[in-house]
Amino acid sequence: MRGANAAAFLVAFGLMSVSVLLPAAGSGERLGRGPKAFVEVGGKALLEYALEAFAWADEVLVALPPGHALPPRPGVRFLEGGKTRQQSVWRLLQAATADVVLVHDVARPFVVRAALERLLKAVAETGAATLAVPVPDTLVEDRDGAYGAVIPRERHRLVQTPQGFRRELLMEAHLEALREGRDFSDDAQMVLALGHPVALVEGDRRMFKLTYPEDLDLAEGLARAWNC
Ligand SMILES: Nc1ccn([C@@H]2O[C@H](COP(=O)(O)OP(=O)(O)OP(=O)(O)O)[C@@H](O)[C@H]2O)c(=O)n1
Ligand SMILES: C[C@](O)(CO)[C@H](O)COP(=O)(O)O
Repeated sequence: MRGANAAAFLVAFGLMSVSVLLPAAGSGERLGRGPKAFVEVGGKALLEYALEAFAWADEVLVALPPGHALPPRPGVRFLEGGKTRQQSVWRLLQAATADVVLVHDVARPFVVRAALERLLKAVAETGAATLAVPVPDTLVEDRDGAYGAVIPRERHRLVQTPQGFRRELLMEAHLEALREGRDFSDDAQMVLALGHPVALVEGDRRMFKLTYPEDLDLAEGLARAWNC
């Protein structure tokens, strides 16, 4: 994280301990460069960006793709991920010990400090929050390749990570999803399905998720400013 000042962070949020869960076990099919955690941007692996951004946390737990191992690192535990993102997070969550857990995609290497601070504040106040950004373009239904109904973008947001929760609340949400055999694309949905509101906190467009090959060009450009 650019300009990180771990001491200030801990003073501001020292009242709650924080476990950071990094699901990094995806295969990166859409990007087409192998497991995304090890893809390099600006000469640095995506996983490294996350480990640096969250070095202030009480503990960091990382789900790696099966068959991958990394050298030990202080304050970091590496576990084997599952078949889906939800399964990977569940494995990490069972090993977490802090009051609050932050779940963050390693596929989002640029963690903006101000957004993270906003999120932590909201989690402290409400117990469940996610970063999200407005939809910048016209949003439309795809009717088999034809322009369909326009969806009012003012009422919609693109959901980012990190997402933060009281650990016990997220445990309850994952257990309920397991009981119901449901698979969710993010953790906020699981908490909402439990009936607990999730605060939407202003994210940052630089915290985009590297998903498609062209995202690599965007990330390389941003990395030049980020890493200097
Ligand atoms: N079984 C899985 C699948 C995904 N993830 C993680 O969840 C995050 C968001 O997933 P995504 O961006 O979809 O990554 P991939 O699953 O790797 O991408 P793709 O769907 O294109 O294969 C990533 O940090 C990814 O490593 C995970 O830990 N375990
Ligand atoms: C968690 C997430 O990044 C929020 O937008 C998103 O749901 C992950 O989706 P993916 O299909 O696993 O990339």
